[in-house]
Amino acid sequence: MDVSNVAASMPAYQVSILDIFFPGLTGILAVANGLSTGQLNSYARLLFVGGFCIFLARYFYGYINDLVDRHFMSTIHVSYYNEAFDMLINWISEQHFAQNTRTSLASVGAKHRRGFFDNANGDKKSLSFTPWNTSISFIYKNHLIKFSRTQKDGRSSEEEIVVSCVGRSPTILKELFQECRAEYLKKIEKKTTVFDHQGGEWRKTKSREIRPLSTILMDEEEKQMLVNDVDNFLDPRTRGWYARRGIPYRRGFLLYGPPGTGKSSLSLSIAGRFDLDIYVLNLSAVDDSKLSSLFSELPSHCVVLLEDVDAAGTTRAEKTTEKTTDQSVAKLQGLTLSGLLNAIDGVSSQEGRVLIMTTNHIEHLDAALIRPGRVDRKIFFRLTNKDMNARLFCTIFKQSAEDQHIPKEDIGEENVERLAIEFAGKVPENVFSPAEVLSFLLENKRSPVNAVANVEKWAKSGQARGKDLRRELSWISDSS
Ligand SMILES: Nc1ncnc2c1ncn2[C@@H]1O[C@H](COP(=O)(O)OP(=O)(O)OP(=O)(O)O)[C@@H](O)[C@H]1O
Repeated sequence: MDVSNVAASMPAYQVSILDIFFPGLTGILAVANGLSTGQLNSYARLLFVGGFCIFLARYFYGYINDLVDRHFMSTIHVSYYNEAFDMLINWISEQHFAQNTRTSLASVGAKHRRGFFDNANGDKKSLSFTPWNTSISFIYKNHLIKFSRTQKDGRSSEEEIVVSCVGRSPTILKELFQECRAEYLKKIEKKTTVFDHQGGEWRKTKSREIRPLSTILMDEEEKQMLVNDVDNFLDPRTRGWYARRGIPYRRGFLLYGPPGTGKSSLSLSIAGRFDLDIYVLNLSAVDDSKLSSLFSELPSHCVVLLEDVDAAGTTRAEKTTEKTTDQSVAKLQGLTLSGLLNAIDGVSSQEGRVLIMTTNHIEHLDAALIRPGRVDRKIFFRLTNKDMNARLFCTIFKQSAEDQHIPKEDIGEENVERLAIEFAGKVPENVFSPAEVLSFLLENKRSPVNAVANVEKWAKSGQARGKDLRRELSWISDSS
C-alpha cells in the first residue's frame, strides 16, 4: 500500500490521534498523497520538501536534546513556591553575566516578583531586573551551567527554574545551590521572614528587622516566663523527652487583650529571638481542608501566628449567632471549629512548631480551643499604666547615637526622665493602649516639652472613647 495514501484513507479519529503524537504529520501525509498522484506543481513540491526537512530537523533536534538531557546532563528543578527559588534568583541577579540578558522581568523596589528583599535605600519606586522566561549559560567553577527560568504550564503566576550542567554528577549544581544559600542567609541575617498564604500555599511576603524583646512593654516576669518556655521547648533534647512520654511535641500560647497592646509585636519578637520564621494564618481566608493542608506543610521549627481567632467563625455558637451578619457567615462558613481543632493537633499536624493565637475577645472563644494542650499559656496584654507611659515617653525622646541627624529638642537624658514622670502622671491609667500613646508621642516627637504640655488635652478628648472601651472590655478587670 502507498504510504502517502495513508492519511487520505484513514478514519478522522485516527488522523487526530496521529496528530497528538506527531503534530502536523497528517497534513504532511495529505500533501505527500497529492505529490504521489501528481496533483501538485513544482513550487508546491519544493515547499513540501523544504517543510518536511524542517519538520524532521526539529523533531530530531528535540529528540537528541531530550536524549542528551536525560543521559548526559544533571538537572535540578526549583518550584516557584519554594524558598530555594529566592536563593537562586537573588544570587543570579547579582552576577555580571545576568545583567545584560535580553529578556528580563522588571520589578519596582524588589529583587524579584515576590518582592522579598525590601528596598533598603528607600529610593522611590526603584527598579530592579531579573532574568525571566529565558535561558542563560555561564561558567561556574570551570563547569558550564545552564539556567532557565520559565513560566510553568503557561501560567503567568507560576514559574520554574531549571539548572543543569554537563555530566552525570549533580555535585557542582549542589555546590552552586550551597553558595546561593550562603548569600541568601547573609541577606536575611537579623531578620524575621514572614510567610502568609495564597491559594492554599505558603509564600514568603517579607523579611523584617528583628524587634528586640526589650522594646515590648509588658509584665517583665510574664515575658521572661514566655521566653524560657519557648527556649525550653526548642531545646533539641526536648523533642525526645516528649516522644518518650507519648506527648505530641507542640506548644501553644494565647495572647489576649485590647487592640494595640502588643500581641502581634511580641509574636514577631519571639520569632526573631529564636531565629524562627513566622507563618501568619488568616483564618477568614481558609476552609477546613485548606487549613489542614497549610498546617501539614509547615516546617518543623517555626512560629505559627493565628491572629484574631475570635473572628474566624469558630467562636461559641450562641455568641456567633448574636454577632455575625449574613455576609460574615457566608465568608466564614468554610472553616469550622472542629476543622480548626483538627488542624492544630490532628494527626497530620506538624510537630515542633510554636503556635501563637491572638484575640481581643477571649470570652468569645470556645473552651475546647483554649484548653490546656492546645493553649499551654495565656498571656494578658493590658492598657497602659504609669510605668508603661513613662517608658513609652523615654522610647521616643531618649537620644541614641544613631539618631543624631533627626532634628529634636535635646534636653539631656535626666530631663527626659523627669518629663517622662510628669507625662505619665497626666495620662489616666488603663484607658489607652500603647499604640494610642505611641501615636500621640509620635505626633509630638520633635519636642518632649510640647508632648507634656499637650497631653492633658489629648487625654481628655480620648477619655470619652476610653470609658466606652472600658465598659466593652469589662472582662479585662476580671483577668488582671
Ligand atoms: N506593649 C507594647 N510595647 C511596645 N509597643 C507596643 C505595645 N503595644 C503596642 N505597641 C505598638 O503599637 C503598634 C500596634 O501593636 P500590635 O499590632 O502589636 O498590637 P496588637 O495587640 O497585636 O493589636 P491588634 O489586637 O489590633 O492586632 C505597634 O507599632 C507596636 O509597636
